[in-house]
Amino acid sequence: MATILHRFNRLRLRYAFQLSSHAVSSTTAAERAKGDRVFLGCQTLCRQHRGISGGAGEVRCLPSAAPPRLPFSCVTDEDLAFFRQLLPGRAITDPDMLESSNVDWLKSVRGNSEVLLRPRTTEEVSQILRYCNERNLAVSPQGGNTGLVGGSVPVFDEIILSTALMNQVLAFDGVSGILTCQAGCVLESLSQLLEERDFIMPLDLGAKGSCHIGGNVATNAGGLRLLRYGSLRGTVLGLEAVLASGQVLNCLATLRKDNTGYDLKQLFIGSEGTLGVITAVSILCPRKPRAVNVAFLGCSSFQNLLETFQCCRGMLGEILSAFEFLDASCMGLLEKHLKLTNPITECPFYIVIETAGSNAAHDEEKLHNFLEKVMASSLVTDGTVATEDAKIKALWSLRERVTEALTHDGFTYKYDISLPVEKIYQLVTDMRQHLGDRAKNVVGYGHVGDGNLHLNITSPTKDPALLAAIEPYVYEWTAAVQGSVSAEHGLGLKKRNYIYYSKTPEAVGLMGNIKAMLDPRGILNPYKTLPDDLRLPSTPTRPSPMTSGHPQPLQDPPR
Ligand SMILES: O=C(O)CC[C@@H](O)C(=O)O
Ligand SMILES: [Zn+2]
Repeated sequence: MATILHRFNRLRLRYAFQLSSHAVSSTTAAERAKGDRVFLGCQTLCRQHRGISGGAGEVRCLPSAAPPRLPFSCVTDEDLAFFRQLLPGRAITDPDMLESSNVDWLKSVRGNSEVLLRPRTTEEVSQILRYCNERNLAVSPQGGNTGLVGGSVPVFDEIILSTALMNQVLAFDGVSGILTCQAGCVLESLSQLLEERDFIMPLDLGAKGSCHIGGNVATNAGGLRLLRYGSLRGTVLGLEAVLASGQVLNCLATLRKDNTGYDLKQLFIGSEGTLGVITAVSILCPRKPRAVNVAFLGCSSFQNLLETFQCCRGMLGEILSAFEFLDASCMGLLEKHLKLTNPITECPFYIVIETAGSNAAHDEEKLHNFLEKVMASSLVTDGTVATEDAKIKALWSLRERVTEALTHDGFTYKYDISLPVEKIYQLVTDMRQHLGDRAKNVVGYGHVGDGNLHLNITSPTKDPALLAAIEPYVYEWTAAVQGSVSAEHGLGLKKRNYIYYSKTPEAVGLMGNIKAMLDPRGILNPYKTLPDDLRLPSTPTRPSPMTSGHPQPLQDPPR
């Protein structure tokens, strides 16, 4: 490596990168809980109406982004008595303790739930849901509450069903690398446990310190390693879910291959808790790489960045584990709000490349050849490489903490868009031009390797006129190039009505049918994922959308 270092230096690649004291700290839930609050402002008068079955009259003030409260029952003293007897000390009604579960990580959605249930076992989840279904009580399943689309908090007074205490590892097979665990295991704890056994989790996210694996699977979280290990749709081998009726569906297979009919687990992966509550998962985990290198590089144009990506795939091939980017505006926010230091000279675009392999010398040689090539051809103008753990973390934090930096920049409009890779930055450029000086900052970053752009737009305060300029422009732009309006964050509460930009009415109608079959009273995570035109009032005999007429989109789909 010494020779390589020397040769890189000749190529103006600087290794000696002073770690900023801010650079390696990971964000804790408590840190995240600080900051400005911008709520949608929904409240119900349910408390005063205890025992009276619900209705639109219970809603005191409707949030602009949420539909009216559906006529679910309100929690009564008898209900509380049942929950307290089922979960002694784990049926929480103290408003202070409920506070953080009622608010999402971005502080943009606030529910008004009065009950937080913390089961430990699948059987307890089953009893809770059986009871809620019979009583027509709505339930908001919650993992680490790190989602970005308002999917993990109640909208009104839904009961919060937390997986926090379901945090047991059930089995790990050191030959196959298959991990089986309860849904509430924190991703970072699983990573640590696996690393001790020479394996890693197939996914990695900025929110790893707080997010739960059950929530990751329920939202089909993507993250930083998807390029290498694929999506959870491939690495999740099995799962256990509790249906709205309380029935436990055991699909907790630990087989690589199983072609016995429909792959039912796929229904729950990415369904955001609307079809069932995931209680356990089995996941195929890769071996821990023996050598990891991270390169932080600068490019003078997005075209050069794309060519660097192509070259990178060709030359690093099987050892490439991540190819991420951020633009100069993101770097500005990291420096300004988090006091992180840019380790290289200023550039319009920055790339984080990670290699993960089994032979350090071989990997370093490959990386060296690649760097020499992209430097010589001026695709890359500056860069630095880390092989040591602390430096790797510091370089990664420049990519992972952009979301955190944005929270300090004002009100943020967030878009998680899937696009053909060559178009991912065009949307940022067009949006900047389209908005002119109406926005404070328009930034782009994300997962180049997956064609996934995170377009974020900030303004000093919440600004309806700015929002009207962004939407539907952003969705129409996306649909025009056959992109997806949600690449990896899901639809949740915030994006549910934009589904038609990426799915046909027939596909959405079928989703409605599946929802009606698995959760006929609609108690599971209501107001989320499915668009409002499919969400029929909660009744014991809820008709199927297919039998009640062809579903119509809320707004004209662009294609
Ligand atoms: O905040 C965002 O827009 C993206 C968050 C996350 O998916 C990331 O890749 O950093
Ligand atoms: Zn992302």
